[in-house]
Amino acid sequence: MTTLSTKPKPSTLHTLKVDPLAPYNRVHSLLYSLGILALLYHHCTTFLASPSFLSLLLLLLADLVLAFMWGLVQPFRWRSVRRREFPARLIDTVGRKNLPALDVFICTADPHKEPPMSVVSTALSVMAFDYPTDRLSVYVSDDGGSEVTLFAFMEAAMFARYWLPFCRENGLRERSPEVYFISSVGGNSDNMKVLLESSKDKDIMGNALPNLIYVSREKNINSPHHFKAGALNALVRVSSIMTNAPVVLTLDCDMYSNDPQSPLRALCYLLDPAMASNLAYVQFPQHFQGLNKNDIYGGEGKRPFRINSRGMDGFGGPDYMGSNCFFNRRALRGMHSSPLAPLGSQDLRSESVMKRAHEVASCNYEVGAKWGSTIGFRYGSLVEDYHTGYRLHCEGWKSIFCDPERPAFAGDAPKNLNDALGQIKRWCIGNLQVAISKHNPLTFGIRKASLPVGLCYAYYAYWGSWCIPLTIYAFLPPLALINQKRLFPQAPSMTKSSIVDHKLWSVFEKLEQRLQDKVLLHSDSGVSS
Ligand SMILES: O=c1ccn([C@@H]2O[C@H](COP(=O)(O)OP(=O)(O)O[C@H]3O[C@H](CO)[C@@H](O)[C@H](O)[C@H]3O)[C@@H](O)[C@H]2O)c(=O)[nH]1
Ligand SMILES: [Mn+2]
Repeated sequence: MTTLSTKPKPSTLHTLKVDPLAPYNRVHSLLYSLGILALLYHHCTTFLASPSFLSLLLLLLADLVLAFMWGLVQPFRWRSVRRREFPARLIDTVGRKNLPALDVFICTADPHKEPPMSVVSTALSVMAFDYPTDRLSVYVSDDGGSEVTLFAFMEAAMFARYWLPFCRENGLRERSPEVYFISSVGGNSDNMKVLLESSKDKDIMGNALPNLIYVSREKNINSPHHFKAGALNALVRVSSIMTNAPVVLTLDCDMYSNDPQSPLRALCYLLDPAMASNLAYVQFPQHFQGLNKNDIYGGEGKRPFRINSRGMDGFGGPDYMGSNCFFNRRALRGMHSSPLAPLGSQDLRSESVMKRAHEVASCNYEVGAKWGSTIGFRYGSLVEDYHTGYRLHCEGWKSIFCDPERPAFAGDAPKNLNDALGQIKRWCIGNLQVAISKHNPLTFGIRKASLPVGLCYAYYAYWGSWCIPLTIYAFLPPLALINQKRLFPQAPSMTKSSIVDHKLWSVFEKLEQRLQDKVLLHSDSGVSS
């Protein structure tokens, strides 16, 4: 096994630039906070004297929540950074043959919602990474235990082996495997198959193929399976028995690799000796395709996925976003050294390796162990990604946001209202689960990570509270109008009214975003070393 100990010269592999707009953002923050304080003061003084007590109380509540969320947003803008990395220099300094092994984890759960063919193309896209194939392994976790998916992968293994000839001769099989296997779904028992083994399976040109391993872990109603975090932890264990690569990429089945060089970009950080000791992961943003014209469900997520991540990168690193993320395996092992070790240089298909792999994937393996609390992906929240990244930051790990010009990964965002609402609901609840746990970012995070990192995570933890001011401002003014009640102060102090204030705020935000985009575009095209 190659480790992350190769020593290229630091700083030649990547650069960092602080957003030139940061000082203006800081001045804006300070001035604006004075404005907010004045507004709240005004609320308090008018509120007791007013006849419409209830409506003013609601307005006060709305503005308090807005002010609170505004406060939590500030660290994202305080020191936004932009990084660049130079994969060619990595190859020059380290050499292709010294690159560390890479294990890729792909999660799928539902063969109806996540068509097996698209899961397969996700796997094929990473198998085609510009990376030594003898050090590349792809693990697929199928929580649906679906034979359709397994069949698709057996086909994919063939497809990878014969690649273009297969493609040409059979004319890219369009016939769906679902037609044959529609009725049988694998149920609870586990299933594990080594579909391709690098040391044995060659493509038709005689080159080694990456390892391809299908894992459908055992599930049982009596033991919690912990959803995706549980699936990923099973893969962490199975892979440490089989290949134990020091670098692990997690990928959702609805994403695919759009740039074969991205592992090299991630390694520009993971192999930098100045960073390696406490760097937990390198996160690439999620890019989405096929959003509808005006992106009416806000699926692009530019602010959470890119702008906020750059902001957090100025203070210790972005949150983990569940996909497109290269982990240092050490960060997933927890503080205590784990008893998992690869079984020497045995064949992946050998009986002893398979036996041990089945053991560690079984649903009782975690009983009484620290998986999900201090080891691996963390349990206890519907958003295991946010929770895992947050806890790692609290334990002193750092992360890096890597956002190259050519999107490294692309995929699908929810395309209809139902899915979009379902996703947002899941995120809000999952974040709130962290807020009401003993690991609340405002109490625990600020102490364990740092003030700005704690505030950023708190922003996401309380993200759902936007609904309070939004609901109040949506209903109160029209109701007041219908009932002919006056809600806001009269003309002279009108400029101070909260609604105007709010409008101004969104204008400022738009302006700021435009400026940031301009500067980013500019630096994308300008900087070179
Ligand atoms: O029991 C489960 C449930 C889900 N998944 C997989 O988890 C991934 C994400 O699930 P999805 O339902 O697509 O959620 P999204 O809202 O699209 O995902 C976003 O939010 C999730 C929760 O925060 C993150 O894990 C994802 O990476 C992030 O893209 C998919 O690959 C699923 O196949 C499992 O493996 N096992
Ligand atoms: Mn998804």
